[in-house]
Amino acid sequence: MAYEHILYEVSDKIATITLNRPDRMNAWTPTMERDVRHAMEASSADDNVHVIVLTGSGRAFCAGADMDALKGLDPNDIRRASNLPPFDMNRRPDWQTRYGFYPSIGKPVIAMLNGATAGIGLVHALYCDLRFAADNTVFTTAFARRGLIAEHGISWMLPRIVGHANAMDLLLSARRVASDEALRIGLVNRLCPPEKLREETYAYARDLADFVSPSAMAVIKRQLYEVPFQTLAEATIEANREMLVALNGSDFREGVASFMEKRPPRFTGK
Ligand SMILES: C/C=C/C(=O)SCCNC(=O)CCNC(=O)[C@H](O)C(C)(C)COP(=O)(O)OP(=O)(O)OC[C@H]1O[C@@H](n2cnc3c(N)ncnc32)[C@H](O)[C@@H]1OP(=O)(O)O
Repeated sequence: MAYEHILYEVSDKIATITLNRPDRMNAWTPTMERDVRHAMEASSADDNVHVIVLTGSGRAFCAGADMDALKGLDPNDIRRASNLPPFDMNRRPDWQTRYGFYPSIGKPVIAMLNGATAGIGLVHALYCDLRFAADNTVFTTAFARRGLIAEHGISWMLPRIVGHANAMDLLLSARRVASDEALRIGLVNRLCPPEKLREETYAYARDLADFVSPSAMAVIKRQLYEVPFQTLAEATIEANREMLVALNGSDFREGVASFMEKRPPRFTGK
């Protein structure tokens, strides 16, 4: 598919999706929504891709919804978009939503936050599994200052990442949060000087792509997103079930063999 508002490339087992409206701080548009969804689906289905990186071009990650698009927004568009067909029929209905498909991608998705991250841009960053940010990045939920509410699942994701009190603060005030605070409250995993962001993010992504079992990553990711719906007993029973599958898998045999033989693993994701 020809993308209009993103760039998409796959190299060395890493897919990179770049929001690409740098002259508009990558402000979010319906076309960008279509492109990101399609590229996420493509990288999810591509066996050559082990890790996905989502980033922005220019000085921002994403300044939230484009104000021009917001000005002309027809509430019926939202109603229609909310009835999108499910992304993955095998996942819980909780995830069959407009943006909530991220957790059902069986690969780590890393947000490489190269600058301002606001509104729907922050929502997408939160749906990623890890967030690496340039230390000059500013964050804002923005919604309340535009007269909007906690959109697109951010009321579910944000407290799980930064805790209830911090989520309440960030959503009610919609204030700008500097990167040092973002790191302190766990909004981001890692801060880097802007000129080191790419190098550090891709070093981490390459480590996952080359040395970690894809099947283990898929199951661990699923476990972590399912836990909020489970009791401890259910989580443990589920872990036992997954453990039996893993012990019978070739990635487990390869993981042990490569360690014993002091060589890099050759995982097949089975
Ligand atoms: C369905 C709804 C979903 C949503 O996402 S609602 C939330 C929508 N987004 C926002 O409310 C965020 C608004 N923007 C900001 O708060 C700030 O900006 C930032 C924190 C993102 C960045 O701050 P800084 O680096 O200081 O840049 P700057 O001087 O505020 O903006 C630079 C230029 O970018 C334009 N711009 C910023 N955000 C948007 C946007 N979302 N849509 C369209 N244009 C935007 C500005 O107006 C300005 O332009 P000019 O240089 O001509 O004055």
